Amino acid sequence: MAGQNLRNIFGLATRNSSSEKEISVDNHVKTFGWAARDPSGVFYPFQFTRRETGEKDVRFKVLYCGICHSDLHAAKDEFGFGIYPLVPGHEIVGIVTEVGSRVTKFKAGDKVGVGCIVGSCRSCNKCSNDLEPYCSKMIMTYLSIDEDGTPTRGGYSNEMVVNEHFAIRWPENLPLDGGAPLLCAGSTVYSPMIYYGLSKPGTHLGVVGLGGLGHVAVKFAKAWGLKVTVISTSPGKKEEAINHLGADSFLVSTDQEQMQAAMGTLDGIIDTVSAAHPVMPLFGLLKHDGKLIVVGAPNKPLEVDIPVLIVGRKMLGTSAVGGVKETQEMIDFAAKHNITADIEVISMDYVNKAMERLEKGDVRYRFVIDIGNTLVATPST
Ligand SMILES: NC(=O)c1ccc[n+]([C@@H]2O[C@H](COP(=O)([O-])OP(=O)(O)OC[C@H]3O[C@@H](n4cnc5c(N)ncnc54)[C@H](O)[C@@H]3O)[C@@H](O)[C@H]2O)c1
Ligand SMILES: [Zn+2]
Ligand SMILES: [Zn+2]
Repeated sequence: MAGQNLRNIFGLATRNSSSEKEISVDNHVKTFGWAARDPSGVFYPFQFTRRETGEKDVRFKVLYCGICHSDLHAAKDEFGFGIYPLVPGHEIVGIVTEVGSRVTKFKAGDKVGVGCIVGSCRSCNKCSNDLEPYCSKMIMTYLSIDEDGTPTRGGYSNEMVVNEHFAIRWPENLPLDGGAPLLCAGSTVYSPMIYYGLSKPGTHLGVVGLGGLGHVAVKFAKAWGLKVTVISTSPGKKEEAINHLGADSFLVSTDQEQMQAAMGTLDGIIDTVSAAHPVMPLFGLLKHDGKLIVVGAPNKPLEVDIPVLIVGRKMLGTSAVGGVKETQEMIDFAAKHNITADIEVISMDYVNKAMERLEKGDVRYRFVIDIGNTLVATPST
């Protein structure tokens, strides 16, 4: 049901969900990558085309691409979009190879990043306020239909072409591989912490789910000087959360005694869990007026007992990734504070194994595909 709703919101309801036909456009440039062909989510080499470099476009060679859990949800069609063949990837960094005649932000040779969105109307109220992800005409890096009528394809591919507005300038001192995951994971936790006032000194923040998003949430929170409690189902992550990531305390969410003792202690929680899970115990951890911000995207509804929230005037909030301006600010902030994701760099042909491991939570904390060195041109299979 969640999938069908999303499909309608993004205006994809009428699209043929299983079309394997490629829209062939003569002047398009041959590209290669890896695609999932159906909801089994298995990836294969795949050839397709991208548009020529338009006058406001930046073309770049992809060097690294992070694997977000949304890539896995999408490959298995858990969002219900049904666009195949699907080339995911929205944590993309590379080197500019060509710019259009009216491009001002980039030149060939520059480092560049692209996150979750590659287009929006640029004129509505949301776009005018740098909130492109909330524009009703927003075009996602994959799972959308581009302005030229072709499906968008993400960073599991050798090159990208994108309007310069949606490209992020890459700070010289920020590593490309460890920095790539910030383009989605980083932005998705940074944006709500700012918007919901959870980045202010003195805040006691809970972070639920110590995966790709969760571990960078801890890093940003510590850079802002917050007190951070990690809440996880895996007791084995305690040592790393505290000694490596710098969290102040750790709660095992299935341990009733620990949860009881921590009732009413948190100002806010960023919940990054990828599957449906009980949220009422999390509301119990909040102080009066506390905020539970859910950024994970489970494909099943969560159960919320509203009267319990009312008596504590507690808030349930959500958030998408930040807009382009805020994503640039986040990347610059990360570079200044030496914040990168903890990554396991993999080769392109490891993607199926990586997805299996991601599904089981077996990654500390983000897979990043070394596209530049390991993606070789192979015929589609
Ligand atoms: N709001 C947005 O715009 C946005 C952007 C990016 C990702 N997301 C979503 O955020 C979620 C997390 O993404 P990620 O890349 O960090 O994933 P991840 O797999 O790296 O981390 C998810 C964490 O949730 C934990 N988890 C999974 N199932 C659980 C359960 N039933 N109970 C408790 N914990 C559980 C895992 O152990 C892991 O630590 C995904 O659903 C993803 O689609 C949303
Ligand atoms: Zn993502
Ligand atoms: Zn708009």
